[in-house]
Amino acid sequence: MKDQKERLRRTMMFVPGNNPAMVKDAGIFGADSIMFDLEDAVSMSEKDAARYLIYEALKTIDYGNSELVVRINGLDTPYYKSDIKAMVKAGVDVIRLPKVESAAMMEELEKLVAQAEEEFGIEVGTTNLMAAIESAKGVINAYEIAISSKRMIGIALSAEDYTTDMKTHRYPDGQELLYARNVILHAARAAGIAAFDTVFTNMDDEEGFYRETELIHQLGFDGKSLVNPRQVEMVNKVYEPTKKEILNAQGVIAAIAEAKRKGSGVISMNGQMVDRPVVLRAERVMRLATAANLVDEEGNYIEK
Ligand SMILES: CC(=O)SCCNC(=O)CCNC(=O)[C@H](O)C(C)(C)COP(=O)(O)OP(=O)(O)OC[C@H]1O[C@@H](n2cnc3c(N)ncnc32)[C@H](O)[C@@H]1OP(=O)(O)O
Ligand SMILES: O=C([O-])CC(=O)C(=O)O
Ligand SMILES: [Mg+2]
Repeated sequence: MKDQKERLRRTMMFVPGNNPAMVKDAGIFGADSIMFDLEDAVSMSEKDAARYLIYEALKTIDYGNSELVVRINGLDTPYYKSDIKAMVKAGVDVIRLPKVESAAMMEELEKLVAQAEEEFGIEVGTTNLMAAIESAKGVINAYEIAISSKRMIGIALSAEDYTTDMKTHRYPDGQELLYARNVILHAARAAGIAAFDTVFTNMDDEEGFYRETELIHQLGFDGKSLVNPRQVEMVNKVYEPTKKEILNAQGVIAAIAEAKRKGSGVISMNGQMVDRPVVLRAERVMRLATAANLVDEEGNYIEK
């Protein structure tokens, strides 16, 4: 399996699978992951055409460094088996299954993915998986879903369907999502995989988008599902470390290297204890700083 553990996934942008212009240009917005949608953005009458379009796009278009994800149709539809076969054959990085409520659903997906890999001569285990959790039952079973397969790279909250299931809707302060967000985040962290927050669909409410992104960044999410390219830059801005955080992270990494040379796992820096969790946080800050072009190849801070 591709090593996906340390990959940054701040932005996972939905691209409707039936829109050739959007599919063609999806790579130019710098999303960490591009998520082609075969599910709810595509009407029943266009399911086959969308699957074919995305198959061709995956085979022929260069999307640079973006991870390529496809949201297939759910297990309660007549489309998912054909979706799985076509996407595995095309060599997609990740299949995202919507409306997941149990580990058994992911196990069914994994079985079909493995069969398709065998059929098309692809090494078994190559295709990664993720689950979207969109109901109360899915939230209750989040941990069993998160550990359902070695192929799992993450779980995502899908709040449009989830709030419908909960007989509520989205509010500006997000109180209705606090429980689900925390459960999904804990399940992902306990399983050692990524946690993704849900889409924000009001394109005219930039302030609301920033408020929500700051909240999920503070909680500890890896990133967010997005519906529009303009949202990529806004999320990246929220996840960008400050100069102070970068300089501190550099100090931590240098201090621990020095400690290791002296045979110790812990050292003090400016009166602050530096040990493993501090080092892991510093390394993540440096990965985010690199992605934001705030450090050069030697790791030196670049003033913007
Ligand atoms: C609850 C759910 O299941 S959500 C997931 C399913 N939904 C989706 O996939 C929807 C994806 N998003 C979209 O279709 C669109 O962004 C909309 C309908 C929300 C808004 O559309 P617009 O008002 O046209 O967006 P906007 O004016 O910002 O578009 C600017 C440019 O970006 C392109 N663009 C917009 N959204 C996307 C996208 N998601 N992916 C790729 N390109 C896009 C537009 O085609 C346009 O390109 P152009 O300048 O070459 O014409
Ligand atoms: O995954 C998402 O955020 C979009 C979605 O399907 C939902 O909110 O129901
Ligand atoms: Mg949904």
